[in-house]
Amino acid sequence: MALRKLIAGNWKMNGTRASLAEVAAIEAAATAAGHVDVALCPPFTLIDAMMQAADTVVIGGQDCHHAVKGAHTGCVSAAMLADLGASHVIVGHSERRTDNGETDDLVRAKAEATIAAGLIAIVCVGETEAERDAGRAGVVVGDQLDGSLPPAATARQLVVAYEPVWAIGTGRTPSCDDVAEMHGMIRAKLLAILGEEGVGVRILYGGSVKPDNAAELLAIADVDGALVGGCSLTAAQFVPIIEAAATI
Ligand SMILES: O=C(CO)COP(=O)(O)O
Repeated sequence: MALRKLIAGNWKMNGTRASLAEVAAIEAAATAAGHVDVALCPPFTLIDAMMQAADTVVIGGQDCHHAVKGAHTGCVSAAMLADLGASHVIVGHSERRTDNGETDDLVRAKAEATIAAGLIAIVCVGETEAERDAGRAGVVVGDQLDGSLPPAATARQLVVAYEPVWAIGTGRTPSCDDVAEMHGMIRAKLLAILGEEGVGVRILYGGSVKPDNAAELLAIADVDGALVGGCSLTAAQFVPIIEAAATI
């Protein structure tokens, strides 16, 4: 089933108020694209201002705490992001799994907190280079999905992002055959975990998505969009990726 594509930008720890100048052109491209959903996930510091600058483009956070509120210095809850008007939260990005030791159990708790706040959880999974070289990519990603996905989620509440760790920020991507095989496995896993709801969950590919490879990647079966890091920081690079999605 062809699902509506979602092109999401993850700004990571990049951007100051001056960067909001990029939003107008991204907004225009998102409006022109029509049947493509576009999201931007800036640092927490920019969410409120970006909400004011965007309309068609929806805004997300890059993480949340699993509690609604409380004594957790430095943390932000999904309810707080909802209060700003955000619609998505990225959870379980490999940089957080590595930098902050986030486990599948914690990622699932964050995804559940996101959904409880009325937002859409973008749950990230992906293997390391050593795991792929050892022929374990499918097992690793399957285990991450088993551990990280909230089993009661509906298709509207959940997005999965497959981001091979070795492809993030490196300029390297898996072959189209490898992406197709992994996304097919993820779809089967979604059906096993969520039942019929798994049919409608969008599966994004992330890792060195660029203007010159976006069309090829987005045309692969079960690639329902992209999670874009570096190339989402400027309209010059993000807009062609939105346009590529619109041609499919
Ligand atoms: O980690 C990513 C998005 O979440 C991908 O980053 P790059 O597009 O910079 O490789």
